[in-house]
Amino acid sequence: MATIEEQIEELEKEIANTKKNKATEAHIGKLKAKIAKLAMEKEKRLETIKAGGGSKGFYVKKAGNATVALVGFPSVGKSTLLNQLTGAHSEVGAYHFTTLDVVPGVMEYNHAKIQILDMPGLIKDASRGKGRGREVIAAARSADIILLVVDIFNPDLRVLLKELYNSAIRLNQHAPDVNITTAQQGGIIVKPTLKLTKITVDTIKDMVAAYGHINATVVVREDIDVEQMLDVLAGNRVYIKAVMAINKVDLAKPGQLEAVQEMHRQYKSVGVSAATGYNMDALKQEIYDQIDMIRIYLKPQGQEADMKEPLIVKRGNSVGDVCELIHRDFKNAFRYAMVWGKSAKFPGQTVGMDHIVEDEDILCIIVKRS
Ligand SMILES: Nc1nc2c(ncn2[C@@H]2O[C@H](COP(=O)(O)OP(=O)(O)OP(=O)(O)O)[C@@H](O)[C@H]2O)c(=O)[nH]1
Repeated sequence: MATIEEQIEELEKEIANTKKNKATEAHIGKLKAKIAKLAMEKEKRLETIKAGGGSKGFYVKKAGNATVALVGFPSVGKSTLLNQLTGAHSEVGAYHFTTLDVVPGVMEYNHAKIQILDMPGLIKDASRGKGRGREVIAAARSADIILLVVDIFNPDLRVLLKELYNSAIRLNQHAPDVNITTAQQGGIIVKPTLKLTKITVDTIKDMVAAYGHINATVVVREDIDVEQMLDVLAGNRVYIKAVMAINKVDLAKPGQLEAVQEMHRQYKSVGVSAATGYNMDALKQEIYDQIDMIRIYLKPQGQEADMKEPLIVKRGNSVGDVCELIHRDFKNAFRYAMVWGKSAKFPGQTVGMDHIVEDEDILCIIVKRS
C-alpha cells in the first residue's frame, strides 16, 4: 500500500501529464480533490503525532492587536521597513514567538497599535515544509493583513505568491459562497442558485465524490471555478487582505515605480524607501484602512469616559482583548466590566471577558485592588 505522500505524488504526476484544456478541466478538478483529501489526512496524522510526543510548540497569536505580516524574498528590506514602521516602539518581547525567527514590533497610528511581524525571507517550497517555511507560513496565516514587500529592482513575485497559494492562503479573495451539508442518504445533490459558467454541475459532483463525500447537498450561490470548488472542499483556506510595499524607490529611475505598480495592479501598492523613510505615512494609512478597526471609549470607574482618545481595536475583539491591550496585568486583575453602546443589552450592562465589543462602546473595567 502506497504511503499518503506517494499517493499524492502519483496524482500530481498524473495532473502534470494531463494537457490542460476545457475537456480535461473536470478530470483535473477530480484529481485535485483527491489530493486535497489525502493532504487533509496527512495533516491530521501530523497533528496526532505532534499532540502525542513533546509538541514543538505552536505559534501563539497575540490577542488584541491587529497583526500585519511582512512577506517578501530575502534582502528586499523587510527588517529595515519594520524599524521604520515601528520606530521606537519595536521593543516588544519575542517570547510570543519562541519557536520562530519572527521579529515582532508595534506600529502606532491613529491611536491604533498594530503588530507587525517580520518574517524570515520566504523561500521556494516553504509550503512543503522546507526550512523554517512551515512556521513562517503558520504565522502569515494568522495575520490580518499580509504586507507584500517587493524590491523595485526585482519585482517578480510569482514564486512567492505560489507558495502562499499552496499554503492555503488566499489574498484579497473571499470565501466562495458554497455550502456543503452532508447527510445519511440521498447521494450527492448540487443546487446552483445561478448560472454556472466556469464549472459544470457534474464536475462539482465528481469533485465532491472524489473528496470522499457519499451523501451531500451542495448549494452554490456564486459563479465559482474549479479552484474555488477545491477551496470549499479543503476547508482550510484563510482569506487575508494584502497590501504591497514597493521598496527602494530612492534608487529607482523615473517611470519605474509606475511600471511595477502596473505589473501588480491587483494589489493596492505604495512606493516607499525603507532606507530613507520616504512615504511611510502613506503606507501606514493604507495598512490602517485595510484593517477593520473600531473605537472603544474607556471610562475609569466613577469618572466620565474619555471621549477624545478612543482605544482602537480590531472588530471582533472581546473585553479580554481590550484588557490585554491596555496593560498585560489588566487581565489578571479583571473582575468585571460595564458597557454602554451598541454591544450592550442595556446601558451599563455588566459583562465578562468574553463579551464582544462594538464600535463606539463605552467600557468601564473593574479590577481587583492590589
Ligand atoms: N537603497 C535602499 N536600500 C535599502 C532599502 N531598504 C533596505 N535596503 C538595503 O537592503 C538590504 C537588505 O535589507 P534588510 O532590511 O536586511 O532586508 P530583509 O528583507 O530584512 O532581508 P532578510 O532578513 O534576508 O529577509 C540592506 O543592505 C538594506 O540597507 C531602501 O529603501 N533603499
